[in-house]
Amino acid sequence: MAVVNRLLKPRVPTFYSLAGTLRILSSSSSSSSLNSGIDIRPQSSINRKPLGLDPQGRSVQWVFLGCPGVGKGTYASRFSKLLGVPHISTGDLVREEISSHGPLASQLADIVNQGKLVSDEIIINLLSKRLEAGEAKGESGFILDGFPRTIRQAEILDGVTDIDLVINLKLREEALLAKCLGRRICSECGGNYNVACIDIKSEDGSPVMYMAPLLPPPHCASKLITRSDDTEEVVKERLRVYNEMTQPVEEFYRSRRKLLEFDLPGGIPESWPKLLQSLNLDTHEDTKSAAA
Ligand SMILES: Nc1ncnc2c1ncn2[C@@H]1O[C@H](COP(=O)(O)OP(=O)(O)O)[C@@H](O)[C@H]1O
Repeated sequence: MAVVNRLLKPRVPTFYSLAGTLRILSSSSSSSSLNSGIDIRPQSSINRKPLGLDPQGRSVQWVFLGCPGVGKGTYASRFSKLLGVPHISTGDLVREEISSHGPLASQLADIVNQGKLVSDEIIINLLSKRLEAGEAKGESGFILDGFPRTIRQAEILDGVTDIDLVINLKLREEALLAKCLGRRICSECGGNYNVACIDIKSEDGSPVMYMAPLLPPPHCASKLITRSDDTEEVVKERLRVYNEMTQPVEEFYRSRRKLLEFDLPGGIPESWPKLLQSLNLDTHEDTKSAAA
């Protein structure tokens, strides 16, 4: 219980919005409100307000949900740069723990390589340590990627803070497996790439979805590695575990009117502007430099 308690810091005041652009309404009356009940209406002063902070100067606390391979890390990292809050991926925390060869390393490697979830206690312990280290450096706010992944994790998070927004990224199932299998990481700089070319056609041959590969620059090309859990068998198990353990978390946030469902229309060039648009962030001047 002690490890869980580390995350149980005093509850911060109720949710706050992104620079006044987001309002989470309990009713669903506006023409621009999404089915999720999240009302994201244009604000006349959107271009002048600093992103990532609400009018009281508090930093945003967002969560990214979505199946393995959907691109949570890519979009979470872009929003992290845009909003000036840290991108915290619990998958990265687990991988760092494994490569540190600490006492939990071999146990964690076994779990990850089977496509199973690490226990709630271990993951909360890793996340607490990361949040504490960030706090010590003066970080505030966060974009969580890969957490919460179980109802229990969602309840614990809900008990300690109010999440502003949960973005649920969705992609056609046939693209998810291909994207996981195509994922490559540069062993030197840590850059993320994808060699898969997703080109889904309808029965009459017309294009349904196209996602170009994200190829590495020449200096990374010879140093690419693949995640040990990105094999076909393990990805299929991760997708099964997602449906069983994490899909209920979508409902947890939907019922609290915090869930924004976003169907990715294609690769980053098509999806990023549309995602910004659905958050009414597309007119903000900072978004022009965030697509790096
Ligand atoms: N919140 C979490 N709860 C339990 N296990 C987690 C959590 N986050 C990450 N993990 C472990 O780390 C692995 C890799 O996570 P991640 O990089 O987020 O993968 P994915 O591409 O499947 O979303 C997961 O399969 C799981 O074993």
